[in-house]
Amino acid sequence: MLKNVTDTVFYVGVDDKDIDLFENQYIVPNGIAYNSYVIMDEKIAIMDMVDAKCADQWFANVAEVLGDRKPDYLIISHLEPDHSANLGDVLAKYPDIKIVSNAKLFGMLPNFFEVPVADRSVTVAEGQTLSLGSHMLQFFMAPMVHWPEVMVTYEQSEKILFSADAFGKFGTLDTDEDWACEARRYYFNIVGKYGMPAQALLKKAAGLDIQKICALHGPILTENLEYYIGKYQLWSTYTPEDEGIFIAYCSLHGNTEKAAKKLAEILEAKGAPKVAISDLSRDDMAECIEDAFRYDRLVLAAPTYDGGVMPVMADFINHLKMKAYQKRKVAFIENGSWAPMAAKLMKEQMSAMKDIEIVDEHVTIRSAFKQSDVAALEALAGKLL
Ligand SMILES: Cc1cc2nc3c(=O)[nH]c(=O)nc-3n(C[C@H](O)[C@H](O)[C@H](O)COP(=O)(O)O)c2cc1C
Repeated sequence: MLKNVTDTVFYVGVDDKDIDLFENQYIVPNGIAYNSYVIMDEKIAIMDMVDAKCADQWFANVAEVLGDRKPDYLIISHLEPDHSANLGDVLAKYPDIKIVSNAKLFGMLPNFFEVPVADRSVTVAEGQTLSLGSHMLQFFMAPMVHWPEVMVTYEQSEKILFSADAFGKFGTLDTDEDWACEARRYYFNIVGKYGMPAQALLKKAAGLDIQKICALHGPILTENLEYYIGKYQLWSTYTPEDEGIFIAYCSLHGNTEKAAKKLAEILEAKGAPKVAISDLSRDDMAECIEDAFRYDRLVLAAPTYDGGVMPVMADFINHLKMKAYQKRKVAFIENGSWAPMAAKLMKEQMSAMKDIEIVDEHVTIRSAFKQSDVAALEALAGKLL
């Protein structure tokens, strides 16, 4: 899909519709776009590349934009293979092209590629500029958003921020879907751990007059940029986006599930602002992570399993820990047939996270879910509201 970002900046990325799992772990029902751009000027700059499987289409897109000209610079903002896998082929095809990036990236590069690049490298540092003619590129480091070598590029004349993976989203460019939903799932699962580095990048961006954001995944953002930046402000500070309760449950034989669903019913009847509920065994784990961060309250409901917590819940909690889950209120429902332990263990794990308010009184279901359990759920709902 070739299109203009402006009269002189061209999109040469590729939509990947065949992919089932991004990073071999995230389901992407609407695929993913690997974005890349060409800036045409007295000097020509290619902004990043695409995944190896889309190389042929990308080379064709680049060739179509270049016509009979040759590119001068390849700007690499991030070494991850979905953007940089074709480096060796680019260097072979364009023998005069120079790679432009930062020292950290050049330090990591030999671990990915055995091609010699020393005499073809231009190392740039924070704030440094590179003139293409009428376009002026300015480079800003964005370490740990979400790799250490990441940098973004601001094109001064057309006020475009090439934002690397920041502001990215799952889904191909021709997918008609809500930005926030798939951008939030992308952010919390991929960048989520690195809120402070994302904040540092937002501070740098605040000093720039940005009219377009060109990320490495997802649509080119051209309007209402304060909406997208506002979402990143919330997400990167771990501030809950919406008032509501997310109930994440798992269940071996269906009783914990019944309790979780009954709690949802009670909360709704009591006027909870929003109740979302997911089965950790069946629903998309990445979406469960997203919902845990989206709402300000979380309920974990799980059976005791071999003296521990049912593994899919242990996995979910581990994901939350890895992504620096914080600043939420958390309540618990456990089940057990002879020695219920799940609530104690879940509480221990969640209490170790930052600024977590634990609802001390948990609900214990002993085997079957019974009418006599409803009162305890009512009381738990009262604590959550
Ligand atoms: C493999 C396995 C291990 C279990 N380990 C424990 C345990 O250590 N302690 C306990 O009290 N119950 C244990 N249970 C029983 C379940 O926690 C109990 O049956 C519970 O009611 C299941 O809830 P559910 O209907 O939501 O699946 C275990 C069950 C299974 C299948």
